Amino acid sequence: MVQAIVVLAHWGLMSEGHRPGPAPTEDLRTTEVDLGGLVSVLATHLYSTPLVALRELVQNAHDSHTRRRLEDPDGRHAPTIRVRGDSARRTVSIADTGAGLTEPEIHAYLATVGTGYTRLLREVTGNDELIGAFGLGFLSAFSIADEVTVTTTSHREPALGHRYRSRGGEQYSVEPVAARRTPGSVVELTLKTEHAHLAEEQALREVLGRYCVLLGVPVFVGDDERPVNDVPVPWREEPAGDPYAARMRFATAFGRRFEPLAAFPVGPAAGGTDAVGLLWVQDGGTYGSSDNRDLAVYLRGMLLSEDARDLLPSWAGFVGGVVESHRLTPTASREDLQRDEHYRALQQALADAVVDGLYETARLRPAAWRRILARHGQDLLGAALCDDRLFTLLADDVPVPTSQGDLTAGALRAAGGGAVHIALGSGGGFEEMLYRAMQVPIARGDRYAVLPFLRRYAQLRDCRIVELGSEHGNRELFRDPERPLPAEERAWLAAALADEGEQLVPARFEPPGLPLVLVPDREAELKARIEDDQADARIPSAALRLARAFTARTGGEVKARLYLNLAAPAVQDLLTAYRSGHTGAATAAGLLRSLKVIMAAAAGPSGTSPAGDLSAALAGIGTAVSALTAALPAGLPAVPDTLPDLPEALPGARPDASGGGPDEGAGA
Ligand SMILES: Nc1ncnc2c1ncn2[C@@H]1O[C@H](COP(=O)(O)OP(=O)(O)OP(=O)(O)O)[C@@H](O)[C@H]1O
Repeated sequence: MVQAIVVLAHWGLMSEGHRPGPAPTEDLRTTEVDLGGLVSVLATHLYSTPLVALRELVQNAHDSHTRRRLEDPDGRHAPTIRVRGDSARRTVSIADTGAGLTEPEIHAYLATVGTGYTRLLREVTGNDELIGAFGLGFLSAFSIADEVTVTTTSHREPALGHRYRSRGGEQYSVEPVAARRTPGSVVELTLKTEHAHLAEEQALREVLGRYCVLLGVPVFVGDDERPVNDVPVPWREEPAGDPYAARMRFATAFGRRFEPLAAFPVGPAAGGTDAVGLLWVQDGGTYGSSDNRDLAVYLRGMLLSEDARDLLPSWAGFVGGVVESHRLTPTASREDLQRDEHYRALQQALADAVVDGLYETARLRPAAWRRILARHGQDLLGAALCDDRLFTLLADDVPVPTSQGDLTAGALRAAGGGAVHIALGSGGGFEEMLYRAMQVPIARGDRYAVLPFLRRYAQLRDCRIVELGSEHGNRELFRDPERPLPAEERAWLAAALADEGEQLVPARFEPPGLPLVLVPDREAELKARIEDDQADARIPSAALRLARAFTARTGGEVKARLYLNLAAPAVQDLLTAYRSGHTGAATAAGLLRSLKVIMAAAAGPSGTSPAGDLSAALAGIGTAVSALTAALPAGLPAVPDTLPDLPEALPGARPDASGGGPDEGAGA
């Protein structure tokens, strides 16, 4: 401390705030500190990974260069940091050509927990390249090393050398040694056995390549001639050539898990923050709402947080990036950030930067935009709901999963005759069968964000929406018949077509080729499941009570509705045959009933809804065909006039309806 004050006073920079205050008059006692315990906690529990120790030591080397430049602005000083590993000796050394330390400085700063020269220097000079602040970082060396030595020569005493040595950090010694050839320090760690791998230079290259990528001083590993931090930083310097290519190069070099699909800038000075950097959309299929946000934050050039994903909007699971800021405040471990107003301003700035970047990509880079839409369609649907500008950008572009593959909402609407159709069920089921028959694509409303996205789209574009599976949606689809059927005809149809638990509903719907559809009652399905004795074991009792209170309102007798399409020629012909007392009417109705059972079976399992007996239905087709073809005596010519009242659609009702003579069909 004395030395710092001397030096700072010498510059005339000493501020009032640093003069010692008046002596206290009360009987104050000094808090005892268990230094051993404190050192152990700080050294081994403050940081989440032992790699942080390397970062702290490189950062000290960096600060010593800044200090030297500040103290000796005219001196010729070539700043370098060289990190070497020696696996045989199990050592790592970090050498700098910075300011070095005098012996009093070793005692006052290096060996004093909680005090560093760096913070004083920053406070006095206002220099914001200095990184150190807490006077703690050096201690982290003891989390990976059994012994630490620092051999140093101060640039202010270039003829003297000193060696600090400590095992564990609690006690240390300082001895005079020969002065280094040039001022600066070498910190050497004898690694603990469990951290021996850090002596491998390749491991050092990888770790330091990330930690130091933005550091202003070149950092070399081993005898390398190329520093690990020589990737051009696109937001700091005017790149040679295409600036977009420079962004993509940086993103490719930095992104660990995924290739970048497009890269866009943060800042400068966006939304009240000083943060600058680069964001990119990562390749790699994300599924549903998976979160691959990956943001590294640098403070004064040094990696502070590898995974600051909370700074990115929660909907941006596909975004990676790097930002740097001087205003963010690190926690003492310098691995996380204080959640202050600068943090919140940066959050907002990053959300804006992602949206701006997506706009820029859509406008300027159509190929990249198509890849982004294809890769991240699901995530983008959800993202669009969280941000109005994003919704406007994506409303017509983002693909929606449908029964006919991915389609934009616009294409879905056009194919649906102006309406957007959405199935609320979880795929399969009558909805899919119906839409296949209608040849209309249906959006998969059970997938992430699809339903709210399409509802919002329908509002924005003022179009009709049909939510199939909801009562309202079903009513839109199955309209009332133009004229109600007489009760007696209805009863006959119900008896001929419906199985137990099915309610016959005469209706009109698309397509006319589809005579009937069996629609399970989802509430009745739920009731059956909940009232099942087994439910007691599966569902928590409070939830079960609530659910049962709800399903008590449902009678449960009607398990499915059988919508009969009065607009279908087949149904019209059946009714005509019935009205005229044609003997084939019952057989034709039996055929339709078999068709219903087969279609319901093909539409997939539908819980408890009755769909009749499939084998009986299949057998019923055979019986009906035999009955209809046997109705004509063999050898009679096919003369339609002889059967004036027969409906055309009854298969086999007319001898020529199947394209062959009755003798061929009956085989008799
Ligand atoms: N390589 C070095 N060259 C010169 N001085 C050093 C070096 N390493 C450490 N020091 C001195 O030791 C002091 C304490 O270092 P330490 O890493 O514990 O804390 P800091 O860097 O000041 O703050 P922080 O805890 O935020 O890293 C520094 O402030 C600096 O004065």
